[in-house]
Amino acid sequence: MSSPALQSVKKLVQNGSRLRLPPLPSPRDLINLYKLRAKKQLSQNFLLDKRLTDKIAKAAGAIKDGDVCEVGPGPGSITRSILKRVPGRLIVIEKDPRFLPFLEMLQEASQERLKVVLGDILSVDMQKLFREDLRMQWDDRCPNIHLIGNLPFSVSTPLLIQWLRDISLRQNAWSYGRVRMTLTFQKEVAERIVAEANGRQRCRLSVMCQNWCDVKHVFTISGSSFVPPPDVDVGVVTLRPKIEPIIKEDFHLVEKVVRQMSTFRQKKCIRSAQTLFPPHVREEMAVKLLHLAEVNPDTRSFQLTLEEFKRLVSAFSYMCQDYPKLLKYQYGGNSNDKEFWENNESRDLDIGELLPGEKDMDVEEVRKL
Ligand SMILES: C[S@@+](CC[C@H](N)C(=O)[O-])C[C@H]1O[C@@H](n2cnc3c(N)ncnc32)[C@H](O)[C@@H]1O
Repeated sequence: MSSPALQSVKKLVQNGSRLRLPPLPSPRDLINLYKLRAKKQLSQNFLLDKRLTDKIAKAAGAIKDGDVCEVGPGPGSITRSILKRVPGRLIVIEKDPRFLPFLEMLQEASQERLKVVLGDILSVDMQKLFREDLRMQWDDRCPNIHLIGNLPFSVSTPLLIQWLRDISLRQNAWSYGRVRMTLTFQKEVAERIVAEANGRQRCRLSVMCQNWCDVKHVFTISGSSFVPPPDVDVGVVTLRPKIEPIIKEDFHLVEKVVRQMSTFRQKKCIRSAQTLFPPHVREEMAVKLLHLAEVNPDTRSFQLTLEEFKRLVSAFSYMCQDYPKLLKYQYGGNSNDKEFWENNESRDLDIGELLPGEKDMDVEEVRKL
């Protein structure tokens, strides 16, 4: 394929930012020419303003000669801004095949720098995606590998939770070390990610993200800058994995405690704590949990600090050693039923032991955990 646009992109890729990009298609051209009626279910809100796409690429920091993976490139506007910063390789992962002609043109021009993967980011394996020589030890500096994306809103939060789990296990992209992310979210979600204890937007997502990553809401983009414009503004967030998470327990245990402790955000946290336990023992067990964790039961759930969550997870983990079935208990699920606990063959939760009047567990023992 040879066209003036292609030649121009070739020059750009060879010479980096000194060269001018061929103009992006206008929003209307894009929609008409390629019959891209933005698919709502794929959350296709395009960002075609070069100043803003450059700003997103810049927020990722120094990417020159590194490997970059862009999620959901669409017609390739952020892709171009990334290429201008001359990464060693850029891999784009796009689910919608209608964008392939745009991306293949950039690929051809990029002299093997750009690789296009048609696939769903939720199932793409990044374990072997990047160059071996970029690998770093976890406690060394961050590798020159970056994940960037104007993520589809519909997948952004589940994807982030999936990636936090990968970070906790140092797998997928994080088998290469502490790979950094620069991602967009609905502004409100971005605010939740960075919200401190006591903050208006503090929630489960804040605690999960901040346990494993240093997070920053870098800037906000008005919804009107997108085509078609979403109803909300968009926040650009950077996440850098921590060398050591604050709460070191298994991801699922942390997720369970954080989720349940955030059930009633504005209410006293004892109410939320009760949801970790089956109904017939929940009041006593919740008191015990907060006592072991040395958390004031009057604290509201949104006021809990990461340190308090750390103690709560330790205390819950300690209680689960005696009653492993607590790990499987799901608030509102089938195991909510008292019969589940009484009639299950492997009865490892002795209800009698949990009734009022039981002696408190030894706080000192929990401290030793
Ligand atoms: C919000 S648009 C952003 C497009 C482009 N990056 C931009 O900023 O103009 C989201 C893009 O992600 C793609 N996408 C949606 N779900 C995806 C998934 N699960 N995996 C990969 N790409 C996906 C959509 O097709 C769309 O191109």
